Amino acid sequence: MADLDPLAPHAERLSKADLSGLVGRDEARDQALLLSAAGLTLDARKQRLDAEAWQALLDLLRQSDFEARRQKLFAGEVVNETEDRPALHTALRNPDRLKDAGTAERIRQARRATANFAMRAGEGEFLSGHPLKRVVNIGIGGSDLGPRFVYDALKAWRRDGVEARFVSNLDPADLEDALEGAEPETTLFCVTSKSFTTQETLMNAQAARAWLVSKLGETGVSGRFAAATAAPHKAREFGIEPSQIFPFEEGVGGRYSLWSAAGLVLEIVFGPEVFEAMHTGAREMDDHFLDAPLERNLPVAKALIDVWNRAGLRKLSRCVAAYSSRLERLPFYLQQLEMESLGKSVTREGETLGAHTAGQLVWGGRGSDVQHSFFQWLHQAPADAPVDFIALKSLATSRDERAKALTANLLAQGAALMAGRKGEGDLAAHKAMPGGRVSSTLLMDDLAPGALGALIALHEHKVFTEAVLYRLNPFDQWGVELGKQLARDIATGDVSAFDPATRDLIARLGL
Ligand SMILES: O=P(O)(O)OC[C@H]1O[C@H](O)[C@H](O)[C@@H](O)[C@@H]1O
Repeated sequence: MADLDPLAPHAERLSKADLSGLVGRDEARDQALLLSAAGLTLDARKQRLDAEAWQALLDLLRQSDFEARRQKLFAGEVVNETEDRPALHTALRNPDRLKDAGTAERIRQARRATANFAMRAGEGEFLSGHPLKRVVNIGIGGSDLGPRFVYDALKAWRRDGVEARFVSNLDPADLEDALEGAEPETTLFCVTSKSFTTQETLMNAQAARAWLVSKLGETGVSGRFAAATAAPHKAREFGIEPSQIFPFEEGVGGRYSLWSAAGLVLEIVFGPEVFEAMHTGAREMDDHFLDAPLERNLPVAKALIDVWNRAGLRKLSRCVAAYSSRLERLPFYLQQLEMESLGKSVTREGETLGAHTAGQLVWGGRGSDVQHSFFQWLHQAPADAPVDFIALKSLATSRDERAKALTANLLAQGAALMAGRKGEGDLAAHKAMPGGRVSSTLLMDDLAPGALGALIALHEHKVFTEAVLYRLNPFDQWGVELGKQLARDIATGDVSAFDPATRDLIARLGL
């Protein structure tokens, strides 16, 4: 796309440059690529960037409508044009910036209501005298990935004796697994669905209800179901008691919803204080994103780097390697956040985007495990991908030798990707490593609610900033609709319009 053309000469120059030679040569360049905010530090010195290219990226952002759109985002004005909606996730962390006082007040009330319910539910109040032992969240997409990621990450912060399980898939084994060892008396189901029309969620919620009825009878259902939704009337139609239905705003996007009632499972399992501490960390990142100068702004820097690698250096994908057992689900969470937001082909005005001017394919896993699987590809395959390493300072400074060794592995990988090993002298060709492969390292102080909140907000704002540069709408997801319609057609036997290969499979599978 024409707007990003100024990157081309820099990409041409730097794609041939020696990456190792870019590091440690220009103090100002190195300092510009090392930024901190809200307990997070981004070290992007191993990126294929020099001071001129960095300046070109900043100039592009300054010349865009970034500042005006960021203002609109925080004020709750329409930024999701195709759905004529605001995007209210930052307002869930701080409603005071909203222009519309009514929405701000509804958000405050909703927060009070979930906190109150979570506190009482955690004490077993709705289970006819039984203690709460398990909360089963039934939801999919944004109603699953965010809460599930946070639950795993903050496991150490659970209330005593309470655990969460997550059901998203229509394979009956998913609910079966979530109910393994569950006592019906001490189990609470949270049905999380913004639309309350999602097939997977409604079918699983019916199956969960049937399980409860089979164990405790109809009366046992009362109190053991709660809902988080932007369509409360549909939750009522489903049979959930109005006092246990927690609404959130239509303007909260599914993949941005964990801060709303959609995070109910977290608020119950961890307690409202932990949920609030996550909000506080995210709010710190929000304030930084709003107030820090662009050249010292962490989400902005991360966005510029990812745009540079995609649009400048044409790296289709990005690998996220989190060196923390409990951050294993980070890549899954980011896949939805980034790929549903930035996987678009047209601008907000409907113009076709260039082939290299939309979001990256995000993939990854947990370090050091991934070193023993796909890192071979990263080191020696002819194509490559930038890597985001995530490191916990608390592991590096731990007294546990294993934790130190884990972090040493992370640093070794970044260094090896950059330096490589030349196939000269006695070194056999298959042992040579090309090097010149870029990575960033994101340092988190520790795996605590505040730092995790900041990590999520960082990525939300990074995606927003990229979307501004690509001029696309990051808040809609029209691409997921056609498949849903076609699945309904198959279910209702309306298959005449399908291609012959699909019709044959439908027949073979007896659908
Ligand atoms: O929360 P729900 O309305 O049930 O939606 C669940 C998910 O399904 C949709 O198809 C979207 O692709 C996701 O963005 C959304 O999070």
